[in-house]
Amino acid sequence: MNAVVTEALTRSYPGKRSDATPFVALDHVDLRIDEGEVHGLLGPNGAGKTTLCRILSTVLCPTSGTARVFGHDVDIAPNEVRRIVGVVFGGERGLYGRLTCKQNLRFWAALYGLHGSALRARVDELLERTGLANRADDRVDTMSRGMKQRLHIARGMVADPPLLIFDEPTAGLDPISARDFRALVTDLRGSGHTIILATHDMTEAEALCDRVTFIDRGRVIATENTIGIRNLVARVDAVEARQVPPDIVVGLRGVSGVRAVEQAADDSIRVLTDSETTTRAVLTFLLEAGVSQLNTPGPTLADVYLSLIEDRGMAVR
Ligand SMILES: Nc1ncnc2c1ncn2[C@@H]1O[C@H](COP(=O)(O)OP(=O)(O)OP(=O)(O)O)[C@@H](O)[C@H]1O
Repeated sequence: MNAVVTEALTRSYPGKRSDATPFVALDHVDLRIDEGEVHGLLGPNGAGKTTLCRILSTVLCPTSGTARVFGHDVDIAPNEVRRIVGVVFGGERGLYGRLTCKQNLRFWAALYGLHGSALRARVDELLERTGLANRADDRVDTMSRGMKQRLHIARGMVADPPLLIFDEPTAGLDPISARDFRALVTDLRGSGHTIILATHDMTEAEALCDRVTFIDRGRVIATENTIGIRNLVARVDAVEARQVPPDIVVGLRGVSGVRAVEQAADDSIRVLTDSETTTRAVLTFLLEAGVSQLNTPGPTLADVYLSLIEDRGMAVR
């Protein structure tokens, strides 16, 4: 079964002046997300990811087109959709700073109709699952951003909805919390949940997602699994090298077909090329310059994303 189906889904925002043309944030988006899938939404700032997440969680209405969640139309049956969608937008909004973690969760659990021992058990389970058990009695306004983000995640899971939507869930999380989040997603996937993950983080998308939809200025530019995306943009390739003298790095930038040369702090470099032919030219260039620590890891999702967006003249952060 499809967890999410959108057809020609379009959302415009009013222009700034009364006579201004409306701004189209989502433009005829067709999307299918299978039940049990972890589906990534990738795109630069302003691509429309949040707008899509908001429509799927009934916070925003479509301007035209349709969106259905497990068969329920977000416009026609928003209450049914709300019962089966948990959403984590993050940030400071929606948490009660003067209440403790546990009190916040109890409040939301009560809103979802839980009470008594079932409510207490659910709240304790969520505190445990999101790594907040030892902060249960701390006031939220004394907690770090990362801890608040964990609470947002717990909140989204209160009703154990079959579809969870995470919008930039690891923004502001330290690496350990981000790792914990990934473990949580894997765990949720294992228990049959469908997950939508809007993110800028390629590594996260690559590590977690079964499929990824690339969005560019409100339009879907590709939906593929990781392997499919790599095949789609076969001209993207990469060479990694260590201990490359600075003048050789400069020379590399002049090799025809080199898209970019990225330098890492650990004296390694990553050369993005436009084809296997260029990759061979780069390898020859480096070997002739005496560089022997070489690796051809193949393109990552990040490389593919950069290439797709660059082709459309977009700036990428
Ligand atoms: N309430 C609004 N009124 C007018 N324009 C809006 C509104 N909300 C979003 N937009 C515009 O719609 C476009 C899509 O925004 P959206 O937040 O969906 O993108 P995004 O992909 O989530 O970006 P980011 O990664 O920066 O959050 C942007 O150009 C944004 O400025």
